[in-house]
Amino acid sequence: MADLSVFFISLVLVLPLSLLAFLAFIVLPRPVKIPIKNRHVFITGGSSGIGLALAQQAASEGAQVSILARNTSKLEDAKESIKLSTGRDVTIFSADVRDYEAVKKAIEEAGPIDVLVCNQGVFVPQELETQDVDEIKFMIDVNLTGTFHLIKAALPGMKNRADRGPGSIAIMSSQAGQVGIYGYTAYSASKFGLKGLAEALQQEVIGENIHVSLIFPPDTETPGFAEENRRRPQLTSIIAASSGAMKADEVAKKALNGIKSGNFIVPCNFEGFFLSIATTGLSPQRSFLMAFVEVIAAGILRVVGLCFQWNWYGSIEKFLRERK
Ligand SMILES: NC(=O)C1=CN([C@@H]2O[C@H](COP(=O)(O)OP(=O)(O)OC[C@H]3O[C@@H](n4cnc5c(N)ncnc54)[C@H](OP(=O)(O)O)[C@@H]3O)[C@@H](O)[C@H]2O)C=CC1
Ligand SMILES: CCCCCCCCCCCCCCCC(=O)[C@@H](N)CO
Repeated sequence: MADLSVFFISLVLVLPLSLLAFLAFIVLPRPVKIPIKNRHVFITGGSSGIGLALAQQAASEGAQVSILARNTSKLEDAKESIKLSTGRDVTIFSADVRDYEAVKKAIEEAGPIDVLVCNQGVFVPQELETQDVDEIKFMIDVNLTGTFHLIKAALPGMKNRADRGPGSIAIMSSQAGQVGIYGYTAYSASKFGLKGLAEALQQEVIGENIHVSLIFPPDTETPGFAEENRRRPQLTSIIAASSGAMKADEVAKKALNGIKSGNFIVPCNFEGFFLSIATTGLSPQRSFLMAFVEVIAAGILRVVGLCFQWNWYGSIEKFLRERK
């Protein structure tokens, strides 16, 4: 009897508590806070959708905001709407992230950056077999190579940032960068690529007190999403609907909070929280409490993930059967 209760107590109390203590001891890098007030926040794709909402919110929290995109008149419109809603001036830069020299020029002109948000992105969903090679390259070039260009161009200035406070490099991925989705071969590949970039980069810049955040939104109501919907394969929409849609403002809020909290993985909604735990792999985790949740939930979330796959492959089968 005594043996049993000792066993019981150690199981429900001592084991989890020692796991917690162990995790608190070993998780690295340590938690960090990234202030944005009076700091230079540089946001690409800041003229539309999620990037515009982020620029708006960062400006209203007192950041000095710069935005970069290609289209000058959309940039001017964004500048004006941010001025109207926050009273603050943002600086605009027109460049294509695919052009390294143009990116470098804009970033040098903008001056040292404290928080770099690589948010630009393009998404043209289609089955690989029928998608043009040019469109595949377009997504890889803008989403992945463009992000390399930005970070490489910004790093020298970031290392010399004015206040030497903690800096941040935030990268906009997608839930389609955590799990492959029908119709997104190129898009998912570009977003999965960002995860490798982000994990390796964090090790390289930790010595400079720079902290990487990787943000994973679900479908989000933006001008880009409206455009995407005009040609989205039906199966892409069916599978993507496994995660609830959000508004650009909501995603921007989650993203900004994640950046300010120095979190490496930043989920945006309820489904995204579980998806992040299920796909965390060997990503760094600064919070020992989250690390604890990850360890405890890993097994059961694999089962949940397989249930989602069961559902998705069922939808594909049904769709193909009905098409015949
Ligand atoms: N909306 C959604 O459902 C989701 C979006 N995301 C990601 O969020 C990010 C923003 O998406 P969203 O707000 O919907 O997109 P939008 O299409 O609404 O806005 C995209 C922004 O990126 C800029 N941009 C596009 N191409 C380039 C380029 N080559 N060089 C410089 N700037 C460029 C655009 O300006 P311009 O065209 O003038 O260059 C615009 O400012 C993307 O990375 C996307 O993959 C992730 C999950 C879901
Ligand atoms: C184990 C727990 C699993 C939890 C649920 C998993 C749900 C996955 C849904 C993925 C949706 C992908 C949307 C991509 C949106 C996007 O990036 C495009 N709109 C282009 O911008």
